[in-house]
Amino acid sequence: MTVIDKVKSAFTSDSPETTTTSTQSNATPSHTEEKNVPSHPKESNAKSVPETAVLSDKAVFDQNKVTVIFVLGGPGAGKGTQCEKLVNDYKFKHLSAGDLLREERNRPGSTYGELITEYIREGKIVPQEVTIKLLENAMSSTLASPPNTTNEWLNGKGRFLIDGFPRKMDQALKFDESVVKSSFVLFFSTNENILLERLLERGKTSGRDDDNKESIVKRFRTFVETSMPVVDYYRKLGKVVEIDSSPPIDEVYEKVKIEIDQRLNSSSTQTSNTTQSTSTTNASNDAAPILAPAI
Ligand SMILES: Nc1ncnc2c1ncn2[C@@H]1O[C@H](COP(=O)(O)OP(=O)(O)OP(=O)(O)O)[C@@H](O)[C@H]1O
Ligand SMILES: O=c1ccn([C@@H]2O[C@H](COP(=O)(O)O)[C@@H](O)[C@H]2O)c(=O)[nH]1
Repeated sequence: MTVIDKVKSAFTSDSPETTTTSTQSNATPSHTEEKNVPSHPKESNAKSVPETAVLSDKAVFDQNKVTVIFVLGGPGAGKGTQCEKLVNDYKFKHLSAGDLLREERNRPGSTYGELITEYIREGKIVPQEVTIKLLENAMSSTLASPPNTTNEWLNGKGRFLIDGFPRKMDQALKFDESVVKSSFVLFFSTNENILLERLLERGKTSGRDDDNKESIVKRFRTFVETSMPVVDYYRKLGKVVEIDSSPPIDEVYEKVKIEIDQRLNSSSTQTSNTTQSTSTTNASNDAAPILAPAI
């Protein structure tokens, strides 16, 4: 069976071939309508991204150098909005899982285009192999060409905001195992009325085919049933920083900055404009802990 056949069968078969990885724990295994990713996409198109959906058994990045903060919250909670602000002030690289999936979907020749389109329209979670590989690839290329020359990006170091991921328990466990362990989770909470209003407003100009009422309702359901268990999992580990994102954008951001400053080594005012030469003298930062013991 060719890979194309496998992708097609992923949409049509009653009992699609199941991809197995070393970590397949899943808090919501009841989604029988979800389809599986073909196990060896590299067979047909070695140049596609993800080049292969086979994930590593051990962490690809060094946790002492690469900081990952997951940014979670319901659809429209303001994750992307707050991440953009943090990028400016703290020199993060912002990676939105949804954006990476949409890019991959639009890439000519993508093995996964059709599959991603279907999952996004239905508000379902794309199989983890695809999303994690996209994130890993994006992190690798960012580290290879750092976005700036500040201290945070010297000598193989980097700091990432991973927005809208993990959305499902299998993703959370597999990312920690095969990419890098996350530092903590910024969780933006608000109520569904606010979310709906924001998304419908955004839908007037976003061009997103899931910013319509039918898809929004499905996305809410997926969030409650599949993504909240991830938040609860990290909460039990003491890794969740919850922020009410109902107030105006700048008010939310003030709270975000307080929380981030408490957890990172340096505040927003200290991070900018550190050039390569000055930060080389600050080499001890390499070994500095990322998190304050507060969480
Ligand atoms: N605190 C806020 N108050 C009012 N509007 C907001 C606030 N935060 C974000 N918005 C607006 O709500 C919409 C959704 O915000 P944003 O795109 O940041 O959400 P998101 O959580 O990234 O959504 P998704 O998960 O669907 O990508 C945007 O139009 C944004 O301008
Ligand atoms: O880890 C992920 C993240 C996202 N998706 C799919 O993409 C859409 C849109 O995500 P946004 O964060 O709102 O941009 C989401 O509804 C899922 O269908 C995913 O599958 N896995």
